[in-house]
Order: sequence, then C-alpha cells, then structure tokens
Amino acid sequence: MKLLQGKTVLVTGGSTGIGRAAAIGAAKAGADVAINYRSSSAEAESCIAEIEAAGQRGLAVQGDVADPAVAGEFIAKAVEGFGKVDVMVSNAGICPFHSFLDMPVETVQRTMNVNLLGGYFMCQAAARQMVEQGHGGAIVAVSSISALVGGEYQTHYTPTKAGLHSLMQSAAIALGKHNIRCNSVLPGTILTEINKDDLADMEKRARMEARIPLGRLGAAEDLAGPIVFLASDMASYVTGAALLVDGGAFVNLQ
Ligand SMILES: NC(=O)C1=CN([C@@H]2O[C@H](COP(=O)(O)OP(=O)(O)OC[C@H]3O[C@@H](n4cnc5c(N)ncnc54)[C@H](O)[C@@H]3O)[C@@H](O)[C@H]2O)C=CC1
Ligand SMILES: C[C@H](O)[C@@H]1OC(=O)[C@H](O)[C@@H]1O
Repeated sequence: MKLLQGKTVLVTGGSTGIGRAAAIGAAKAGADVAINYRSSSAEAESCIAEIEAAGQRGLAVQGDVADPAVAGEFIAKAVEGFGKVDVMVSNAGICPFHSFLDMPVETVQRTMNVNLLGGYFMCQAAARQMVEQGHGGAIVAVSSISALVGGEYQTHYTPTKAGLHSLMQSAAIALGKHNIRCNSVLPGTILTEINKDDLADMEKRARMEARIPLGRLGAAEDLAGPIVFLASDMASYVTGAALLVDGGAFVNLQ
C-alpha cells in the first residue's frame, strides 16, 4: 500500500517549487491533493495535471494566504471536493531580500502576514476540520534552516520561519489529544523561484555550495520525501519535531 493511500492532502503555495513537489509527491504516494495558489492559474493547472497523471484527484483553489478568510475557504472547497482533510502542508511564503536599516515597513508587514500569520490561520482552519472529523491528521509546516540561523538580508524573514517552527511545537501540544501531529521541515537552500535573483550571484552561490557536505544546493523534489514521511502513518509517533533537509549545511561550522 502507498504511504498516503486514501488521504486528502492540502498544500498552500502548491503550484511552484517546494509546494508543487510536495503536492506531486503526495499524489504519487496515493493522496488526493488540493492546492492553494496565489495568482498563476497556468502553473496551478499544470500541477493539477501532474497530480492526475499520478492517478489521483487534484483541485486548485486561488487565494492569498495573508487574508485570514482564505484559510476557511480553502478548507471548505477541499471538503466539498474530497469530503475530508487529513494533511495540511503549510508552505506558501515569500522572501523579498532587503537590507535591515532601510527595510520598508510594508515589506516587513507583508512578509509576516504571508509567512507567519498565513501559516497560522491555514493550520488552525485545517485543525478545526480535523477535530470535527474526529480521526486525527497531520500538519507539516515548511519552516527553514533560517529558523535556526540568520541572514543579513532576511531580518524580516527569518523570524517568520522561527515562528512557524515554534507554532508547530505549540500546536503539537494543543492538538495531541485529537491525534493531530504537527511537525516542520527546515529546508536549507533549495533552488527555486524565491531565491533565483539572490543566487544569480555566482560567487555567493559557490560559497553556499562549498559549505554543504553533500556538495550541492537542494532541489524542490528533495523536500517531497521528508514531507510525505511526516504526513504519513510511518511517522505516527512523531510530533513537535523539526526535520532539517539541508544537505548537512547547518552542522558544518568549520
Ligand atoms: N527555496 C529555499 O531555499 C527555501 C524555501 N523555504 C520556504 O519554502 C516555501 C516555498 O518556497 P519555494 O518553493 O522555495 O519558492 P516558490 O516561490 O516557488 O514558492 C512559494 C509559493 O508560495 C506562493 N505564495 C506566495 N505568497 C502567497 C500568498 N500570499 N498566498 C498564497 N500563496 C503564496 C507562491 O505563489 C509560490 O507558489 C516558502 O515558505 C519558503 O520560505 C524554506 C527554506 C529554504
Ligand atoms: C529564500 C532563501 O534562499 C532561503 O530561504 C530560506 O529559508 C533559506 O534559509 C534560504 O535563505
């Protein structure tokens, strides 16, 4: 039997990058998958096509996670389509690199609203549905190695990732009695749209590659296995945990 056979998995920011890889990975593991996406319906449709090519049902729901109302709407549409919610992968995020001293207020607020509050309301809405269903569930937040270490141009971003990591720890306690497990993955540097401009600086890219014991930056697909594992019953006694998926970068001090 496949790891997520019969499960319904929801992924925010699921049309590109890590979210897309998680959505397609979940479908390949036997789940029906609903994705939330921000704006590009072409990317969302092509993700749904890949979910269907894996033999599963797919559903795309547009919405800005920074709007708290969008969380309830996403859950309602998924329940309407698939009848239940078993897994929430809270993944949507932005990282507009910017220096600290002249950081625009709007950039800070938007990053917090999307990454942290968006994640909070999505996880809460999913948990409410899971509690109502009465048969447990799993929540996986896409936090970051940035929950543990800083970045000069990420002073507005790293606190959101530390916040998601902390949210999963507290939610694990709040939801344990409902058999809802809450964990986070902490990706290292993964080559996606979010850092395309930043990593166009070849010197910086080479520096980052050099400190990764596995010798390469990550690909979005590197996150699919860890997310599917944490979502699955194979991880039935894992909650409140954080799984680094960084090629060993974090432990490489000198
Ligand atoms: N690429 C990397 O090195 C790392 C990424 N992450 C996190 O992984 C997550 C996914 O990012 P990537 O796949 O790397 O980049 P990405 O840019 O491909 O994915 C981010 C997704 O979130 C969506 N999104 C952004 N704002 C949204 C909003 N307001 N409402 C709904 N969807 C929204 C985007 O449309 C996009 O599909 C983010 O939370 C990011 O912080 C964490 C650690 C490392
Ligand atoms: C977007 C960055 O490249 C990426 O985001 C993270 O969370 C990682 O720590 C990297 O800085």
